[in-house]
Amino acid sequence: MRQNKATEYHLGLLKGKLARLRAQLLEPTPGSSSSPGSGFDVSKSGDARIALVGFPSVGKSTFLSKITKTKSEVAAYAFTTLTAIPGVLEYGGAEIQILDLPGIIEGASEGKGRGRQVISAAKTSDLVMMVLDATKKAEQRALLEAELEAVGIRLNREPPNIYLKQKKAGGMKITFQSPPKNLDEKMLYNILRDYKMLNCEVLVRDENGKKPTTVDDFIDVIMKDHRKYIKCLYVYNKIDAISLPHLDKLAREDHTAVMSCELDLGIMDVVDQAWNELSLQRIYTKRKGIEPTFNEALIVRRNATIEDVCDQVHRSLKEGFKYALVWGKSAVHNPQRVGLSHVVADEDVVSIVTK
Ligand SMILES: Nc1nc2c(ncn2[C@@H]2O[C@H](COP(=O)(O)OP(=O)(O)OP(=O)(O)O)[C@@H](O)[C@H]2O)c(=O)[nH]1
Ligand SMILES: [K+]
Ligand SMILES: [Mg+2]
Repeated sequence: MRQNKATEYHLGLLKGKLARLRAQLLEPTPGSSSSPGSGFDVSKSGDARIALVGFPSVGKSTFLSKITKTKSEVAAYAFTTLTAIPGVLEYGGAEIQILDLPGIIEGASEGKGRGRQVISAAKTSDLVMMVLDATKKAEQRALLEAELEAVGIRLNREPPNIYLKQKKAGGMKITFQSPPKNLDEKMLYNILRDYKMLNCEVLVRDENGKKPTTVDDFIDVIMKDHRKYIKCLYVYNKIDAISLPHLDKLAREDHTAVMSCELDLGIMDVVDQAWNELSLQRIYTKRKGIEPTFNEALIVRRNATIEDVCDQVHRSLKEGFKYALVWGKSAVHNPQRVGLSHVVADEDVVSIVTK
């Protein structure tokens, strides 16, 4: 902890209060109709939802129109898109809903433009695709991140490694698995008291090798009902208008893809990368003696097993299970005969053999 402990305590408490007030502002009490914080009325469909978030005129609608059959209006002026426009991306038998959204500007989280609605829609997505204009300054990305951060969205991050449980009695019990760098018991005590969480158990888990836990992390844990951990792919569009060294630099950033909708460059790479970030896999099932159909896939999570595949096909398929034949990346030889615990890979072909 830094030298001036009093300042740290004060700041910690202040941040805690601020987080609480902000959440109250953003989420009006139930019953109050048509809150400005609610998203656009588009129901979820398909295997996953990707939200296109970005400043005006970066090319969100152009991208949607390229990768889906939906046409969303494209124009050179800002705020061409005024509401959420859903499209469906067909990806090797998977169906991904793509939500084209109005552009947002600085101050969106405080309600500028349709900022709040856009951010609420982003919160409902499995992946935020942050579309950026490669010709614009680097700050644009941090500005947008700050807007999302302000309403509780955490991009490409895991929930902090802190256990917090409220109790009926017994006071506060705060434990650190290893000596903390940025926190101490008194600071957490003050924040918890401010939240009127007088009886609770806190365990700040080992920090070894990880970024040390901060007071912001702790507040995120207290406010966990208002936090959303979402993956984000940063997509720089309009690379037709920048220099090659600049392109080189952008393309090497983490969770980043580059494209030019205008010249039709890199579009499929962006789609592939988005699919990877979603951590889903497409499994094609095959009946004996019949070729598999590749226009329909079973969608399972990463590290899914044959057992998960069976459950997706039919509840009771497992009961009669004898073995499965697997062709593809997870198979040592094609086909490989496997049991229920075999871990499948994206685009595997699976044939279930029952008794
Ligand atoms: N140079 C260049 N221009 C592009 C590219 N993609 C889109 N544009 C242009 O950028 C402008 C804005 O495109 P839109 O798709 O309307 O952008 P948007 O992000 O949906 O804009 P809003 O809905 O207003 O937020 C249009 O004039 C497009 O033709 C690209 O790859 N390169
Ligand atoms: K536009
Ligand atoms: Mg648009």
